[in-house]
Amino acid sequence: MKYAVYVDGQEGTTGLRINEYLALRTDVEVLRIDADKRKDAAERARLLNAADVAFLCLPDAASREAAAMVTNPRTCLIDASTAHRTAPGWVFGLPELSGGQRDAIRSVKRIANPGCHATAFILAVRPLVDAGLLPPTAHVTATSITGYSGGGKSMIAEYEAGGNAKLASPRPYALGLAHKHIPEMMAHTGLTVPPVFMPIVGNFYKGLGVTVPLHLSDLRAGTTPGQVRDALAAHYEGERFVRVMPLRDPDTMAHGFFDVQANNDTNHVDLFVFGNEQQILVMARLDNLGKGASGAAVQSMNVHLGVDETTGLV
Ligand SMILES: NC(=O)C1=CN([C@@H]2O[C@H](COP(=O)(O)OP(=O)(O)OC[C@H]3O[C@@H](n4cnc5c(N)ncnc54)[C@H](OP(=O)(O)O)[C@@H]3O)[C@@H](O)[C@H]2O)C=CC1
Ligand SMILES: CC(=O)N[C@@H](CCC(=O)OP(=O)(O)O)C(=O)O
Repeated sequence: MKYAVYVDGQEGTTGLRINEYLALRTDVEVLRIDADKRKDAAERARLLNAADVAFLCLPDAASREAAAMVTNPRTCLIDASTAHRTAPGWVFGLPELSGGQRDAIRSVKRIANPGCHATAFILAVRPLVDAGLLPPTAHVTATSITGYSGGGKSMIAEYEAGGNAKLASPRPYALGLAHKHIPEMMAHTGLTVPPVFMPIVGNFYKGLGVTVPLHLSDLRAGTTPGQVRDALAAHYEGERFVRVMPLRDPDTMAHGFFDVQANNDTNHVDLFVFGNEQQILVMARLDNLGKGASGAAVQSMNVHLGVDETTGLV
């Protein structure tokens, strides 16, 4: 028996990448919508309700509409948009979040796929809160450097059209200090104060690195960089897709520069701690279309269906 899978938004950046993953599999049958019916509500509703798993790779408003179309209790929705990441009844699709997360993903039919920046931030910060090293009331800041595919089809077209010198250099954005990932960053780390978050988009297709700088004086008294690194390692022990690098990773230090593209075309996240006696940088890198979106969505599908979590993923 094959699982019927439908990708609503199959021509978008996230949807296309999910379809690439699904094309490698023999255990799923992909239900495809005719090109001229991609936005036909009745046809979308038919396919959504025929699917065992439906990925929503749509703008937020269209995702909400799609969720409302589903009446089949067997259809599991995995929503890549921001629409449901802190919504009641939806489970956050980050299996590595905490001990009970896989069971929650398995037992629910509504899964919200995390945002790309948020995935890196949450994986870096949550274990420090859980271990009691970082108080939930801490005033945290974070920056993220991301490739332009994170902005979807329109941003990709803007960068790839060429001829705009302003796109050559990195561009900080979300300067209104209200990036759409902040609610999920708080909800899934336990931080009670909104982090100051500034993403920066660069002139490269994909790859993302979040940096959380911390003064050791903001952590539990006496905390060392090594203890922070060990808390991450303990939290992710046995995880297939999260790797905690050695303290002050010698390879990165030898180069002197951090490579945000090193996990491209994988579903992996690397976590790093750099530091001295006063300060640390906690860093996370991933492929924004891998563990930051499409890979994560496929991983959640695997967990939900009870198949090997790594099926179809590298
Ligand atoms: N790109 C990334 O790295 C990430 C994206 N996401 C999220 O995933 C979702 C999809 O993003 P992304 O793939 O980048 O976006 P894109 O803009 O690349 O693709 C969105 C797709 O949805 C289609 N669409 C829009 N409205 C409807 C509708 N009413 N019915 C059916 N299809 C519709 C669009 O059609 P058309 O082709 O005609 O425009 C387009 O193909 C967004 O919510 C985004 O925030 C999440 C994590 C990372
Ligand atoms: C470069 C760029 O614009 N990136 C997007 C994030 C993409 C992502 O994770 O997305 P969603 O929350 O939309 O699912 C942004 O910062 O808004």
